[in-house]
Formats: sequence, C-alpha cells, structure tokens
Amino acid sequence: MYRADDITFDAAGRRLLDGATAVAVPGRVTVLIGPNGAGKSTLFKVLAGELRPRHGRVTLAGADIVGVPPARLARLRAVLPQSVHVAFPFSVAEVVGIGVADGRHGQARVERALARVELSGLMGAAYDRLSGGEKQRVQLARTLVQLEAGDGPGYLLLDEPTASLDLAQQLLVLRLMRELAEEGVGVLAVLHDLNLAAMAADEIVALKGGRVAARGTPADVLTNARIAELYGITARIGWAPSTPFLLPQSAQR
Ligand SMILES: Nc1ncnc2c1ncn2[C@@H]1O[C@H](COP(=O)(O)OP(=O)(O)OP(=O)(O)O)[C@@H](O)[C@H]1O
Repeated sequence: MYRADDITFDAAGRRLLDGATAVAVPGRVTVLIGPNGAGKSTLFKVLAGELRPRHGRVTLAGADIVGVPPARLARLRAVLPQSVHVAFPFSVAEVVGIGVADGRHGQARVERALARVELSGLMGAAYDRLSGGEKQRVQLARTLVQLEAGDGPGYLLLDEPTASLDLAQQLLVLRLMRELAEEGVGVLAVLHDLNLAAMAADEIVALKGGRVAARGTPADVLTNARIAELYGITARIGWAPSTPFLLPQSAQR
C-alpha cells in the first residue's frame, strides 16, 4: 500500500494538515474531496513526495519514500499534478514518452497510451498548441506510459484529473481510473465534483480544515449531514441506482 499516515504540515505559520491520513490501495480507487482550502492538494503533494511533512510518514510497501531513490519511485508510482508546464516545443508523442521512450517498446507504449485517452490522432501535434483539455489527457497518457514501464501495476496519483474536461472526457477519465484499478493499480485522485467522486470511488476521504472529516463508501460519506458540515450547503440526494448523486440546493444561513 501507498500510505500517508498522520500527516501534519505547516506553512507560513499556518497548520495546513493536522493528522491527516490517506491510503492508495492496489485494485481500488480512493478519492479525496473537501471544500476549497481543505488541504487536498497539500496532502496530495505530501503523498507524491513533493512536500515533506512536519509529522507523519509516507510509505510505499512499508518503506519511507524519503529513502527511495527518485528513479525507483518513478517506477512504482506516477503522478498527474494539477498543471504541468512544458518549456520546450515538444510533440505530443515526445511529452507522453518523456523519460521512458526506449526504442520500439517506448513507441508502442506511447501509441497504446494515446489510444486509451482517445488522442491517437494528435500523436505528432505540437503540445503547446493543444487545448487545455487535450493537454490534460496527454499528461494522463504520460502517466499511463510511466506505469506500464514501471515495476508492477504501481500507483497512480491524480490531482483534479477532470478539471478542464467536458462531460464525455470526464467519463473517459473515470472509466480509465476503474480499468487501471482492475489491472491492480492503486488509484488516488483529488476530485471537486462530488457526483464524479461518487461514481469513481471505492472509498472517499473527506478533508476539512486539514483534518479527515469523514471516510467511507460514497453512500457513507455523501449524506446531507456531511455535505452541510463540509460545504455549508444543503443538497438533494438521489440514487442511480445504488450510487448517490447530489443536487446542490442552497447555502445554509
Ligand atoms: N505554501 C503555502 N503557504 C501558505 N499557505 C498555503 C501554502 N500552500 C497552501 N496554503 C494554504 O493552505 C490551505 C490548503 O491549500 P490546498 O491547496 O491544499 O487546498 P485544497 O483543498 O487543494 O483547495 P482547492 O480546492 O481550492 O484546490 C489553503 O488555505 C491555502 O491557501
């Protein structure tokens, strides 16, 4: 398992995370939700090894990731951050194959990954000319190549992977997350959209004020009381058929 346990993180004299725990489990999809400023991206960056916690540990298969060499870490887990800046005029295929395009195998992996995100037609296109949503799917394809070239199914961390995608592409990403989990990958994603979270997640972890406010199945977590506590709104909750969906109603006064 890939665990961030009891994480406390401070910045600029503020406690951004306060004893938060999140776990990516092979074969399962875990989704982090919570209001703006809850600490989701901070916890994500701690998990990814980008930020060092003040207290708590991040471990992969029992080993503290601090001691895992970066090249080994890259073969065990792939990370899709919220935004990626590509400074050079690379083609789509070059971005997708960054770091792992080893000859014929690399080329085949790049082609497979682009087909999975339905962007085969853009293989030779200039990355910097793509739309925001296309860039996001190209970056997702990059993580697929990285996982395929890695040691074992591995783990995939996604920060807001559906942020600039239309409805069809959101569903594509959800379907990919599920397929990867079925292939044994441990998937952990930050999602804002609670309906997408309900559709995607085996387990939801809800953060508020840097603490875990709730965790469990979508049906456990997405209740009226929790939604009010987390977001200060009321919501109408329906079922489709056993997955909850939410219609936000009004801010609580
Ligand atoms: N380096 C930093 N220094 C000071 N405060 C920070 C720093 N990084 C984040 N914060 C603050 O920490 C809080 C949590 O930020 P974070 O980005 O983790 O929240 P989030 O849950 O991902 O929010 P959002 O949904 O808006 O993306 C916010 O109030 C943010 O302003």
